[in-house]
Amino acid sequence: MSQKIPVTILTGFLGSGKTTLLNQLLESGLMADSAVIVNEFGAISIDAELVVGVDEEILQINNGCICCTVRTDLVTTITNLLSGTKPIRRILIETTGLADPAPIIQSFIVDEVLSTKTMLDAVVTVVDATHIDRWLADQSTGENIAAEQIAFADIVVVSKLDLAEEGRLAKCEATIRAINPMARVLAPIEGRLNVASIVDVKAFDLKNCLAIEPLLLSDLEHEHEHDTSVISVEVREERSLDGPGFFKWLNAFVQQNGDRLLRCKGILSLTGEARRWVFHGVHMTLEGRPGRPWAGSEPRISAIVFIGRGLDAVQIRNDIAGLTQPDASLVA
Ligand SMILES: Nc1nc2c(ncn2[C@@H]2O[C@H](COP(=O)(O)OP(=O)(O)OP(=O)(O)O)[C@@H](O)[C@H]2O)c(=O)[nH]1
Repeated sequence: MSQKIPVTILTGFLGSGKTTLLNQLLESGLMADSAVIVNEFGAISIDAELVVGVDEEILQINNGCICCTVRTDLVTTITNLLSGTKPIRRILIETTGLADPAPIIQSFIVDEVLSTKTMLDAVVTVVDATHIDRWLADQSTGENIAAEQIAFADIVVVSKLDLAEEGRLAKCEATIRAINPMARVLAPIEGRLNVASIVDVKAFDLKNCLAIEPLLLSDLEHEHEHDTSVISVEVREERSLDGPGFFKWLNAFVQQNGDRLLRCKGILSLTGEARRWVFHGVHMTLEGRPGRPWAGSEPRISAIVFIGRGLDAVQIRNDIAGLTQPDASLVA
């Protein structure tokens, strides 16, 4: 029988640093002949755009979580990959920040094709040292997704320690251990992880999963209940934005909505700017930086996503439309 293909599930709450870690993996060269599947909650893809340019195939599953609404898309995507002619040595799946790992793990155990041809290597959960306490304290739904992501982890990577106070790692580790005493806890040094410690590690253990979720294999109807109050507002703008005006608006918006705004991110076309601008926000933290230059033939379209509760999509879109400059896309 041919060898089973190892699969890494990369999960972690919104904005915790999954794509950042994926980029480190891709840059390391360890991922040669791997297939990477990126799942996004919203209809427009931003993560896939921010994955470093590499030879590995990046497949996208958008507009829902692979743990529920687009779960069959995951099985179909992998089945197609496995029946293709291109040899694949490894599969890595980056979930959305709202994904429950349990139904995804279940697919690999119970689906006939996946269980025959692949084996879970590790569930790797990224934990944001600066926001994890706040997320774990969220009781707005019966199921705390950040806790589930830690509970099912074989490996936990603690991110953003550079932004946290001294001693934060020890506190995070205690929090993680209280939820999952078995997981290996890793911390990047100066923002970089020894990525060899998270792939081809054979860390997945079904026994641990069954201890957390005894119905994992038998309850095929196990439907993960998504927090339907969390919505995604996508903005796609073909006219370039006035940079200072947009960032002033964004700062004010984040200050006013930081509690219910879980995540925002975007790739922007700014007037008079030859480079794409990328910004990230998690609650009230915001970070922006120039990205690669717009390619000559590339349409200069801004793509922005806001994820949160009680967001007013019409107001957000109107506000942003008011910050565009009609002829700006001609100015580079
Ligand atoms: N300072 C600091 N910033 C980090 C670290 N890891 C990630 N970030 C930043 O956090 C923001 C979100 O990182 P991503 O890697 O996009 O997070 P993600 O988990 O893929 O986000 P979603 O898929 O949208 O849930 C970006 O601005 C990153 O640069 C870290 O260790 N330190």
